[in-house]
Amino acid sequence: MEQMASTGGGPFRTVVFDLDGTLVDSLADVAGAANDVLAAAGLRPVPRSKWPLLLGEGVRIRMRTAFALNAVTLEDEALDRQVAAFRARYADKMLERTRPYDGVAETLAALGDLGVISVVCTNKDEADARRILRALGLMPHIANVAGPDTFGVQKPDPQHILKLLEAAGADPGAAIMVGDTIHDVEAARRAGLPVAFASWGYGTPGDERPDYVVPRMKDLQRILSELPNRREYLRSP
Ligand SMILES: O=C(O)COP(=O)(O)O
Ligand SMILES: [Mg+2]
Repeated sequence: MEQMASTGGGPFRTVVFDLDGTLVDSLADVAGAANDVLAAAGLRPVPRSKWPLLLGEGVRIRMRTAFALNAVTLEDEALDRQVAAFRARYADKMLERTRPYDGVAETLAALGDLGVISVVCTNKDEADARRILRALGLMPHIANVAGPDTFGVQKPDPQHILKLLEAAGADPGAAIMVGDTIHDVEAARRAGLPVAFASWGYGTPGDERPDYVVPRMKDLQRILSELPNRREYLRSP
């Protein structure tokens, strides 16, 4: 066991990564597609300062928010239509400007070399997440991906993380979450996982306290090796 601390992966055997705002900088394409849908409805675009409101809670909340910022409340069927319009537009746009953050491929490769499994738990549709990970060359490092449509649950529901870990054959007791919004922190807390906050992303940890704040992706591996074993952590005050 002592040897694990010197592997560089720390006590963790699995890292559950959020996608948007954690592994990939995707906000410009997401907001661009949402703004195209607003334009088609004759509405104003979401200003750049409010773009972060569009990401982290999945496509339905994104489109409800985009229209609410124009003082338009979407009812169920209208929301369904605008969600479909977003999906169609985003299918064309999702790889225009979306890129991995600095150090992502290297960090995932280094974790893989240490025998640490990386999985992706995102509120983006699973097929879109897989397409982006493949196109950006990250998929070889990722053991599994779950969107809200994979198990019918989404963050902050802890089952999104727990079902993904189960599908990956991973022990939740040796896993850590890395994400950039309060939804990641809350989901991890409720799933009983420690959580490292990706401070380069779009969100804030809110009132939920992450166990660790990671300044840059390339610091993650060092931080994982320094974090205490999860079970010890939970016992400590
Ligand atoms: O809101 C989304 O579509 C996805 O966001 P996430 O990858 O940060 O979970
Ligand atoms: Mg995110």
